[in-house]
Amino acid sequence: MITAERMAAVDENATALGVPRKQLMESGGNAAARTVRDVAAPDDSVALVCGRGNNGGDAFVAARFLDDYDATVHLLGRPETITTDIARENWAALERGEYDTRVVRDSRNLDLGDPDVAVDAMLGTGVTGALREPERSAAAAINESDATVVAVDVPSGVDADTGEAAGVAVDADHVVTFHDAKPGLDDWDVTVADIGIPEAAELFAGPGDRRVLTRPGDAHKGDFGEVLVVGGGPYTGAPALAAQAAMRAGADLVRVACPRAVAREVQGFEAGLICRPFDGDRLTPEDLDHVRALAAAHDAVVFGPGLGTHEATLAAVREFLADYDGRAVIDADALQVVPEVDTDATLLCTPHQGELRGMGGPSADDWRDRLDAVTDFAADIGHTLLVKGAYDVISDGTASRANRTGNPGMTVGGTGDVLAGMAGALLSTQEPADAATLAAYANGLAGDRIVDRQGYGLLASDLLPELPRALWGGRDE
Ligand SMILES: NC(=O)C1=CN([C@@H]2O[C@H](COP(=O)(O)OP(=O)(O)OC[C@H]3O[C@@H](n4cnc5c(N)ncnc54)[C@H](O)[C@@H]3O)[C@@H](O)[C@H]2O)[C@@H](O)CC1
Ligand SMILES: [K+]
Repeated sequence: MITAERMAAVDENATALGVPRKQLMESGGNAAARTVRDVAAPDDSVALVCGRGNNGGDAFVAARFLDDYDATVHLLGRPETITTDIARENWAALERGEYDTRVVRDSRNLDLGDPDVAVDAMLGTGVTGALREPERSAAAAINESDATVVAVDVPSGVDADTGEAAGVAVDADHVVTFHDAKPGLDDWDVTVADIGIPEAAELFAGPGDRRVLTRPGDAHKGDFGEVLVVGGGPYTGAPALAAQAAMRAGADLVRVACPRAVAREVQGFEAGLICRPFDGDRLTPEDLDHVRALAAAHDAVVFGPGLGTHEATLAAVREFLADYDGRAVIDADALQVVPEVDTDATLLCTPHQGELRGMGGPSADDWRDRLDAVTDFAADIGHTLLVKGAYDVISDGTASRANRTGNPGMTVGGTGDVLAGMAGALLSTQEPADAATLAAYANGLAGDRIVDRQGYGLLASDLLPELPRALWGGRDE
């Protein structure tokens, strides 16, 4: 089962893998034609009723695979208004090939004839709201005809995620939907057609996974959250890196709760960082009132960078989590307390494999074997896991993804703090698994770009200025 939003992400990931959408449209059109063949007799007439988006484009392709039928392609609207290049190219191929094409400029001119089979390729996953003209009249004409109706991807007018129609919708006899079942199409006679999307487009994080984010140009204050980093003690750089990464990842506000002595150093890294220090030189249960009050005022907490493993510190983490019910990224030394704590918090844990074993989690040498094992362990502990490795494995306990950006140069200290901070910023507005996937992807991509440019020898702080482009993509992508 796949939602329209996720389908768009997978499609973009497929393009990044070298399987562009035009190729998928060719497969989709071919699959639609095969469904028509299943229901049509040899001399049947076929009316392909096409919208101006890619759903229509699928039927332009299908027409080429239905040469031996009496097939007519009706385009609803002027060819110049076709919305995508690939649909326009496929329309142009029909015209050059002298197929039987009709342009319907006005719904009053719509004449489907009396087809044996009608192909509904007006709207697919791109539908918004009730059908407008001429699609509305065309849907009514299709529904009133005696034709057997084959809908391409989604019956026009129906929302593929909810099954709801805002008004008139095509009443299809068969639906040929692409790649995977759609949640809203349960009540229809659906064939799922494999259109050659590589498994890797679903499994591996890719540029399509950025679609959950609002692009900075459209963003408003408050679209991103406020993040609290709790860290520092024996280590001072870690909370500073995590906090700066959260800022680069677009958090509206980042504050650092750390020992007073650490605060001075944190601000030395970046004057814009706001510290809310506590007394002493490490986190202890005595600081919890301070930390709890702060945490309650933030959308996500990043717990762990540089905290150390002192018994009192781990006791504080344990006590904090026991009555925290917000969102938190748990990294580094704080990870080991997670399995023993009963908490209502939504946690995103970011262990490397050694830390995963320390949590009582599985060990598997091959990342493929890790996919299911990590899912089972995430389900066990009831939290989302981002297990770092050459291939990162991400799971919320229901399914797993992998990320293969990143390189051996990133084993240098601090890159995990950058990842945790970015994950915290994303967790403040996104689902935990989406936040984890995107953080892993962007962190690795940032590192890959640095190494491509300058070779190995990167510092964790080098990643910071690369994060925005890795997260949102650049104009050149
Ligand atoms: N995502 C993928 O990987 C693939 C998608 N394909 C096809 O692409 C389709 C999605 O294409 P698009 O995103 O171009 O969207 P659609 O073709 O579903 O619809 C987009 C067009 O419909 C118009 N529109 C939206 N709501 C309307 C309404 N209520 N009344 C009248 N017009 C309306 C829009 O202005 C736009 O012109 C899928 O359903 C599928 O058929 C295939 O080509 C194969 C691969
Ligand atoms: K359709």
